[in-house]
Amino acid sequence: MALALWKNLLQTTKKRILQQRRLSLYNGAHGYEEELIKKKLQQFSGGSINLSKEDNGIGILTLNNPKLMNAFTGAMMLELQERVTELENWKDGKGLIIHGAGNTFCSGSDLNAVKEISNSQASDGMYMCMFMQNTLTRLMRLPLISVALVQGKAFGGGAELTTACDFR
Ligand SMILES: CC[C@H](C(=O)O)C(=O)SCCNC(=O)CCNC(=O)[C@H](O)C(C)(C)COP(=O)(O)OP(=O)(O)OC[C@H]1O[C@@H](n2cnc3c(N)ncnc32)[C@H](O)[C@@H]1OP(=O)(O)O
Repeated sequence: MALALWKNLLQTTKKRILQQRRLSLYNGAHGYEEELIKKKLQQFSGGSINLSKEDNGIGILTLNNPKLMNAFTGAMMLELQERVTELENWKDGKGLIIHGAGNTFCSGSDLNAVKEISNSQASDGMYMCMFMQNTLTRLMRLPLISVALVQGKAFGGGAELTTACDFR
């Protein structure tokens, strides 16, 4: 009986910790509303973030937008958040390797998207950075040993991504 109660408490606590991790660090701060910025980011398509979870517990995350040196489009920022959620729920995960498609790592945010977002409303550029910062903080807190495999260039948000990893 006591063991069952203890297990139940442990599971509830784990669930709560995961739920808290997923909450944005910034919601409500400086007018930041995650759902609104997500809608804006959806408008900037292209590229993808692919995750392969191997049987040995190693995840391989690929930044895939080689035409733009793997720059992060809005769609990729949203996908990165989804992949981080997937990794938070991966019970058998031990490690994570992040690399870029082709012969480079990542040239940061897609400057076309940055320009358009910043032109639409001054604060939107800041909200986009807050959105990415939140995802990178969650990535940094994953209970996995993470390695950024930096081949070629890592600029702006790409360099920030490497600093969210344990090793680079
Ligand atoms: C909101 C800020 C955010 C942050 O800090 O969190 C950012 O990340 S802002 C973005 C910061 N990154 C940059 O400023 C890097 C811009 N790119 C470059 O300086 C160069 O492209 C470089 C050094 C990465 C590579 O130079 P290289 O001569 O080897 O290649 P190309 O310049 O010919 O690039 C090939 C192709 O990719 C396009 N490209 C590269 N980076 C980006 C980018 N960040 N956004 C959009 N497009 C990018 C480049 O325009 C070329 O396209 P093409 O159609 O072939 O001309």
